[in-house]
Amino acid sequence: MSATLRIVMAQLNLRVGDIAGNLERMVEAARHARDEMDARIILFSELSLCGYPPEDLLLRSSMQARTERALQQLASTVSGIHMVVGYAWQQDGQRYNMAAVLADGSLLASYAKQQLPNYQVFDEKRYFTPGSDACVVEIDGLPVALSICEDIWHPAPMAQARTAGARLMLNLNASPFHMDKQNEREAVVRQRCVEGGMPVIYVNQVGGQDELVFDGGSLAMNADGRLAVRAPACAEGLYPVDVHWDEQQVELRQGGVAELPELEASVYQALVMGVRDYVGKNGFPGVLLGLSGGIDSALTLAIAVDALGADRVEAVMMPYHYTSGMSLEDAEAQARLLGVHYRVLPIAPMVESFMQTLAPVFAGRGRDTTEENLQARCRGTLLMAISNKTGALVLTTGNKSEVAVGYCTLYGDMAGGFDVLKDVPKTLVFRLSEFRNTLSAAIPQRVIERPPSAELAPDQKDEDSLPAYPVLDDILRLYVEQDLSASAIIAAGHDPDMVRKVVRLVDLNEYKRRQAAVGTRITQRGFGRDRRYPITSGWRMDD
Ligand SMILES: Nc1ncnc2c1ncn2[C@@H]1O[C@H](COP(=O)(O)OP(=O)(O)OC[C@H]2O[C@@H]([n+]3cccc(C(=O)O)c3)[C@H](O)[C@@H]2O)[C@@H](O)[C@H]1O
Ligand SMILES: Nc1ncnc2c1ncn2[C@@H]1O[C@H](COP(=O)(O)OP(=O)(O)OP(=O)(O)O)[C@@H](O)[C@H]1O
Ligand SMILES: NC(=O)CC[C@H](N)C(=O)O
Repeated sequence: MSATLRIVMAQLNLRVGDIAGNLERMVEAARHARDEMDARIILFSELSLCGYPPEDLLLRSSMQARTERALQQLASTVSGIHMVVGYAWQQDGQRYNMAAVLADGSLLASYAKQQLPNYQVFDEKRYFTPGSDACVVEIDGLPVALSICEDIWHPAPMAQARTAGARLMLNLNASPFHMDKQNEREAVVRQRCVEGGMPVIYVNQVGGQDELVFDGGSLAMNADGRLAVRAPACAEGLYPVDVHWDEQQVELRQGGVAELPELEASVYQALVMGVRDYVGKNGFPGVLLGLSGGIDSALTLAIAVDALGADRVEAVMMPYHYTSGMSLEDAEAQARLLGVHYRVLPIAPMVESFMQTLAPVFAGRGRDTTEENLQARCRGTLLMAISNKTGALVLTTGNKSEVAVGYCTLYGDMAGGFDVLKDVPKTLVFRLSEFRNTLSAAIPQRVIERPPSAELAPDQKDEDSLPAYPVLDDILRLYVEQDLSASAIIAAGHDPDMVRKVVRLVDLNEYKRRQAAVGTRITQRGFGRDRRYPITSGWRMDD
């Protein structure tokens, strides 16, 4: 005897905290899967009802009542299809990260996540108690196990499901993006499929949530590790998987396998989605940024336009005495090329007025970075004033290399609400700019080729005060992302004085990062939830 059944992977962009809105999206998706796609099961992502990560919203006393209402409503509104849904649940004073199968008005089975991630950006042990039991439920005669995200990264839940008689595993995920994450996911799922001798259907959410982006990439993999279906990255959709089984085996039929994007393309689309969702989900009409003629603001502008459309983006060039003619030309050329709103607001009168007022206070003291920071602060003040008046969000442009060493001015170029390149090292800023120009002309070539300069002093170049970016980025990668000590980085071949200088700057500038805007995380270690150092500290980082 053999049978088939269709499962739909719901790769949706849900909104954290918006249980009613998410419920509406899920009802609509379930009806569509049932009526238009002939599906018997629709699989949603982890904590799909409240969105992921809900953080301390989980501690609000009304979370349980709202969840109960939504689950009842979902079960009673849609019949004729099995809905596998994620939610948070409180019982006997404990809170669990759950998945349940709802069908025809009732809850057929439920499962509590067993492996709670508590590393990198995850802190699920703050909120949840781990479950202990497998959940295997028969759907149309096929015994199906449930598991939730981190469960698939460990062997035990699969082994347990197999012992409990499961022949297929459904896995609900909220797995955030970092570079090359999809390959990691597929390697792990492949290992579990082979160990368990059963196929796995893995559904991930999609969309930006503060510093995190979830890139989707939902997949269906056969027991032998062959990929049957892969949903595209960074796109919402309902993706069907056909399951065929008999007494001997369960097989997922070959379906659409989306191509894996190249590294630059994957990062670029994650950054675009990060901006689009931060702006959209927080209700901003548009964004504005200072456009200097340099590469950071140029790439930020291109990403903003790709995320929101030129009409919702404003670029402001704010020249001072050190702004070169080339910068003015390039900023205007790019603004015209992309069709954004563009304005030139000279800051000289403001800077001079500040300096006049401060002249008696500064009497007898020479010029230093104070005067440079004042220029950056005049620009920040103008941008924030426009934001206050129009409601547009100010995008900041600091890249990971600058944010690491504090090469940015508090309340100056750091003033703003979302830092698009916060986790993008400068060397990758160059690669992403080149990549973007392969899609269509977006960044003038001269902006990419000229040596980076803050233009805060005559003939200033970034590399006068910092090591060359490839060197700086390598030291930062070893120190920040790999947690190596200064001595280990020196042993790896870097100049000792340079390493000590960079490490010292990273440590010293913790206070700046603590006041910095949020920005999309694309590496395994961003300057956000997953790197928490004290500001006030006597620790020496030599070894
Ligand atoms: N531990 C601590 N906790 C809290 N606050 C602390 C602090 N230590 C200093 N501070 C405060 O921070 C101030 C220093 O910070 P801040 O005012 O930002 O100024 P600062 O870091 O001294 O100077 C900014 C640097 O960034 C460079 N820059 C600026 C703008 C753009 C770019 C670029 O190319 O993108 C580069 C600029 O050339 C300069 O080297 C101190 O005067 C003090 O008020
Ligand atoms: N003349 C300017 N007009 C408008 N904005 C400016 C100007 N100069 C600096 N900014 C803003 O301040 C940010 C920091 O600029 P700065 O030139 O000091 O350093 P940068 O990190 O090399 O950035 P970029 O590569 O964009 O020039 C810029 O990205 C831009 O948003
Ligand atoms: N929500 C989770 O359990 C995610 C953890 C998992 N290892 C991931 O990043 O894919």
